[in-house]
Amino acid sequence: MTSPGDQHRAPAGGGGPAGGRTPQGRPRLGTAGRFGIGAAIGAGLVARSAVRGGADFILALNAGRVRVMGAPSAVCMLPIHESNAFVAAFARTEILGRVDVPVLFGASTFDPRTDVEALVGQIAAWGFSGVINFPSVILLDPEARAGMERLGLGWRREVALIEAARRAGLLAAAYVRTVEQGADMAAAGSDLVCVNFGWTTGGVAGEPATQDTAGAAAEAAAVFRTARRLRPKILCFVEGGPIATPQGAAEVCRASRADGYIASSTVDRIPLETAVSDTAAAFKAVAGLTRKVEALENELLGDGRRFGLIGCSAAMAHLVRMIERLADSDLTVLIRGESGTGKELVAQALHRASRRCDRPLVAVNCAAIPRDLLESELFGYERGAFTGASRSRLGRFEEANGGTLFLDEIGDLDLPLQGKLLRILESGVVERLGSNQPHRLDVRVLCATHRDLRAASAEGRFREDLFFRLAQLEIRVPSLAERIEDIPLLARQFLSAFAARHGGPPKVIDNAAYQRLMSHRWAGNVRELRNVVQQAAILGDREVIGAADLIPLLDAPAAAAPGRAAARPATPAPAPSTAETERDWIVEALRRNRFRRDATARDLGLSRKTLYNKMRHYGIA
Ligand SMILES: Nc1ncnc2c1ncn2[C@@H]1O[C@H](COP(=O)(O)OP(=O)(O)OP(=O)(O)O)[C@@H](O)[C@H]1O
Repeated sequence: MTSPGDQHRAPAGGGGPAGGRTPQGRPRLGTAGRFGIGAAIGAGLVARSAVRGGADFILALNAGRVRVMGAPSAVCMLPIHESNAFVAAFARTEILGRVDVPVLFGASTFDPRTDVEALVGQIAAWGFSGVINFPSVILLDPEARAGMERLGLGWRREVALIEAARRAGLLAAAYVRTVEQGADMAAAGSDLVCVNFGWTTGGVAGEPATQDTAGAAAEAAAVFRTARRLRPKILCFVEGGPIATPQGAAEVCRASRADGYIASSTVDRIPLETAVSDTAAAFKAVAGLTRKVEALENELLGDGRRFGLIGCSAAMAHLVRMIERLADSDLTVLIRGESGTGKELVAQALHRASRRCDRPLVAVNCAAIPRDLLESELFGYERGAFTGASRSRLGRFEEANGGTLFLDEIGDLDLPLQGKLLRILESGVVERLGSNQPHRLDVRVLCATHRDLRAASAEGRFREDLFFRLAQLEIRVPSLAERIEDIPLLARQFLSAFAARHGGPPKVIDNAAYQRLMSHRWAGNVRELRNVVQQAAILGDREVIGAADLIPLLDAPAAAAPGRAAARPATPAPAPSTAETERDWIVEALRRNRFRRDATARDLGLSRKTLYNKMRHYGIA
């Protein structure tokens, strides 16, 4: 009897022997005296992972392949005549040369056309380190097995495979189940016998348990005793059946005095089943969590979100309730609040929530239009009404017919215009300048101011009768200082909107920075907050905005909006009082906005059309 390793040539190529080589240069299946692990698998990824985990050798088996294809190991018995081609197809490309341990080819002898000697020669030529008899007749049910044996395609062919492997200088490993089979394979010169208890139990696709670990160990121990008597250096391994965990393997190996364990379903199917499904479930949970966070955030963003009004504070909730209540009335609403609190947004919300929502909303900034032009802007004019009126023109009131007119900064209207506005509001009729033709209009008027109109009327700067006419309904927009709990939400919204415009993920704000934001005075209210946050997003190098990024911005007297030549001033730039200075006023604004007409019109609170008319009027190219 020959001992493993003697008189064998080294296989051509193949995996290097992590377990070392015999003095003759033949790879070993692990190191003597050390518990060995083989991995019976069917895919490159599993092979490499098993080796990383310490597997001493790889068995490339068709059962491993069908498992990673989603079938139970038993399916490997079905397309049996193609088994060797099937194994070669994946094992040569995915495993050989990619792992540094011996790779044994799971060779089938079932096909009557297979010449066992030639098959072994082919396996050696491909570069495998050895062979194992797989699939084996020992895994067939007795009836099928008897049929195979009757035709001479059974156990004897597998023994011949092991003998041929030995002759070819390959490592030989043999699956056995009984003492007789163990003796046969030891006598054939196998380097390793592995008692295969049948398809592994456990897991989703596992077989039902028919044997316990104690029974399996006793069975294996008997096989090993005989095999070792015949071939003292033979390695004795166990596999399958009730061994579904490392603990199970330890129990069977200890009790049977096995040298090692061959892991098959236990190293791919069972861990993959749980790892993949647990991981997918974890991702699913994250998605669910994200949806929950979004839902929570939506809830937190508040009911006003549909109007673009962010905030979950009680003050904001009250504001939104007021908007909903007052939206459908045709009464005039006076929107009060400090500069930058969102009065214009409230006006837009009142319009959008009203029955006029599909009609025009026309906004006029009374402070941004020169006084002598405001009248014609509001009420329109007929051709020849004044020098330069070469055509008649609709006023903003008429443009808003059927819809809403929003008069922003109404507190800046001069007294003569206040009188005219009052008359129009009372009568519902507009006459263009230079005409006495009345136009009856259906316009809902909203107005806003940061000034105290009551005090102004007490001092005679604002007509009291107009004040009462405008303030039929009143909404006060809270300052940011009154709702500091909305600051984090607003800041996050501004960062998201900024990221959506400029690309990339939104930056985040750390806790210290939030504290800094929440302790600031915010004289410019939400507008100032938006500008500070956007500047921090632009200027900071990191993805996280910290307190240090905010200090220079919060200490600066005014934070200009990035991307715009200038933030909308808290108090609009004073309008010129005479036609001589208006030209300069427009030229100056054009310069400030780098001659971009749209930006200039916005800056001055004029419509594009009005700005163009004025430019033409003053001969500004
Ligand atoms: N609750 C809010 N949610 C989201 N953005 C807001 C909110 N309030 C204000 N803003 C934003 O702040 C900026 C200033 O708002 P807005 O122009 O409506 O203020 P305002 O009170 O009309 O100011 P001013 O008195 O100076 O005309 C705008 O960019 C607006 O979109």
